[in-house]
This record gives sequence, C-alpha cells and structure tokens, in this order.
Amino acid sequence: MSGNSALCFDLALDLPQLKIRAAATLPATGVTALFGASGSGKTTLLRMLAGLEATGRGQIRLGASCWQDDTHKRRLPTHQRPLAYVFQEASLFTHLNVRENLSFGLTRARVPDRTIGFHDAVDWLGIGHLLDRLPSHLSGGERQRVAIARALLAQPRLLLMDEPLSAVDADGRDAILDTLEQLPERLGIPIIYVSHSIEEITRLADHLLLMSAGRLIADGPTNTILTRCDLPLAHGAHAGVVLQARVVEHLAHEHLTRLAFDGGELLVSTVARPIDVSARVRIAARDVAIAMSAPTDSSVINHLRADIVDINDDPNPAHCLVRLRVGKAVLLARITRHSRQRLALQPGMAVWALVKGVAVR
Ligand SMILES: Nc1ncnc2c1ncn2[C@@H]1O[C@H](COP(=O)(O)OP(=O)(O)OP(=O)(O)O)[C@@H](O)[C@H]1O
Repeated sequence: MSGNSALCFDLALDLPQLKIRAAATLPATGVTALFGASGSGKTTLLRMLAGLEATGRGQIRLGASCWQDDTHKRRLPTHQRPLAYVFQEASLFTHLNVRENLSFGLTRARVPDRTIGFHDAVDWLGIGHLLDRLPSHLSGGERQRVAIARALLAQPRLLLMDEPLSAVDADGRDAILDTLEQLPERLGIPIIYVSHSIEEITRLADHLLLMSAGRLIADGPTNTILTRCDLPLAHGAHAGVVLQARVVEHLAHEHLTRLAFDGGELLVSTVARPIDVSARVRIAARDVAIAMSAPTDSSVINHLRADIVDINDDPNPAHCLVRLRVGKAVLLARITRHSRQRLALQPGMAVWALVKGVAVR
C-alpha cells in the first residue's frame, strides 16, 4: 500500500461539557489503540481527524499531506481525506446486497494506485459466501466484516475504527480479531482503534493513546503504557504485560512449545506455528508470583530471574503491584502486602518470577 506515512495532529475543540486538547504523532503503520473512560472524548477525536467536527481547530498531517492547518486556513473536507471509518454498528445500505455494498466502497476510492482489490478484501474478511445476501440476513459479526471490507476497498491511507466489535458476540469477536491481527501487515497504513477492551488492545495494538477528560494523558508503545504504575491500566483487574516472543522449539511429547523473548524463555501449551515465527504473549499481573529462590517443588513451569524495579500501591489495599525487570522486558506481579512483608521485598532485589499463566496470540 502506498501508506508509510506517520499521522501527526494537534487539535482543540471546546464542547459545552468538555475541552478536547490532543496532540500526538502516530506510527506510520500498525494499530494505535485509543483507550479511555466513557465520555473522555475518543469518538470526538476520531471525528475531528475525519473533519466531521466543524468547530475543531488545529493541524493534521498524514506524511507529506496536510489535511488541516487552521493557522493557514487550510482544511480538506471529509470526502477529500483518504480515510475510512468503521463504526460500532455496521452502517451498510439495507437495500443493497453485500456485493453491491462492497462495490460502493470501491467507487469511493480516491487514490489512483488501488492496491486492495475486491477479491483481496472478500478473502481477508472471509465473506465470499455472503456476497448475495442482504444486510438484514447477516449476523452482527458478518455485518461488521462486510463493513470492514467496504472500508478497505476505499483504499484508505488512514483507518479509523470506533469500537468495531462492541455489538458482536464473543465468538464472532474472537474470529474478527484473528482477521484484524493480519491487517497491519497487509495494509501498511496507520489504524486508530478505539476500544474499552484490554484484551482487544493487547491483541492488536503496538501503540497506545490514553485519553482522560478530553486530553491525551499518555502516548507510547503498548507495553510501556501498560506497565506505567502512574497510569490507570496497571491497576485495573486486567493489568498485565504484552511481550513479543518467537517460537523456538516444539516439545511434541509434552504438548508444549518453547518461546523466547527479550528476557528469557517460556514454556506454553502447543502453539501451532513454525519455528522462528513470532507470537504475542500476554501475562496478567495476577498470574505472576515472586519467590526468593528458584523453586524445585512447584508445579509452575516458568521461573524467570528478575530484579524488582519498584513496588506500588494497588487500589485493593490487600495487594501491591511489583514491577520486575526480566532481561530487557518488564513484568507486573500483583501480590499481597502480606507476602511483600514476609519476603521483605525491596526495589533492587534479585528474585524469581513464577509465571502461572501465559496467553499466546
Ligand atoms: N457535538 C457535540 N456537542 C456537544 N457535546 C458533545 C458533542 N459530541 C460529543 N459531546 C460530548 O462530549 C463528550 C465526549 O463524547 P465522546 O463520544 O467523544 O466520548 P467517548 O470517549 O467516545 O465515549 P464512549 O466511550 O462512551 O463512546 C460527551 O460528554 C459527549 O456528550
């Protein structure tokens, strides 16, 4: 795709209840998740990027193209911004079948170098068997697949996705996430993905923006933001880390796979991928325990040498959150204050991280 352009914006908008003040430069490819409490301004920010908020002001650049620069009275209208927008509810034309809805996406393509063909989009989204159906004969997940395919056929150079899976049931969501995981490599454009789901964010996003009361309060690689104890994500029920790993060995008899990451190795249930292929690994803070020596009498199979970076308060007064450095990686461990005292844990101490659960994507 002709993308390879970073998105850079500095925007302001005054609403009756909320002032939006948001500036960031996003990677030229891959998914940037936009996360924040309900009403923090995420949808409004996407609408500003799309040119849908008339009183929004500031600058937007995508690579060398200037979409908006109010100091020079320059502003491309929405239809001239090469972007596609996928909403919570698929907004398909109800009187057109799937094929006709997709063809509409193709006719909206504004760029001469069309790189995503009809069959690519149909194939990627797995909707070949649905082409003759009307939207009223599709499930929520199928409708959203068609909406995503239609968005891609507009050949966007920026893809905005606003909670695209919130109206899809759990099985449909999981299947669409499998598809979305492939998109960054196939598209090579920036994708902004609004979600309230840590699972979706950790599966898809390399980069994370945190929004609170109209402001971007954090912007950085997903794992950096997830492990910053001054930010809310490290303290929620789903606190944890995401690590990039690669398949090293399959232990067929034991139904296990050995993965390597920046801080060592992990044994996990068989991952059906060839050697050397990468895997994204999620480790929840509640699944990491701490020991002073390598346990020889524990059923936990993953023991990693670690140094305590710091020990932080947790909203649950019985717990504390320990940041651990494991090689170049950082893990979070949620342990009881009781254990912290019993083991006399202090920053800088060398310990063992016992990893009880690893989710591999
Ligand atoms: N055009 C508008 N005029 C007045 N207020 C608005 C307008 N658009 C949004 N708001 C208000 O701005 C705030 C932010 O809304 P927005 O939909 O951007 O939040 P959000 O973070 O996307 O929320 P959610 O996660 O619930 O979708 C809300 O209080 C909303 O009511």
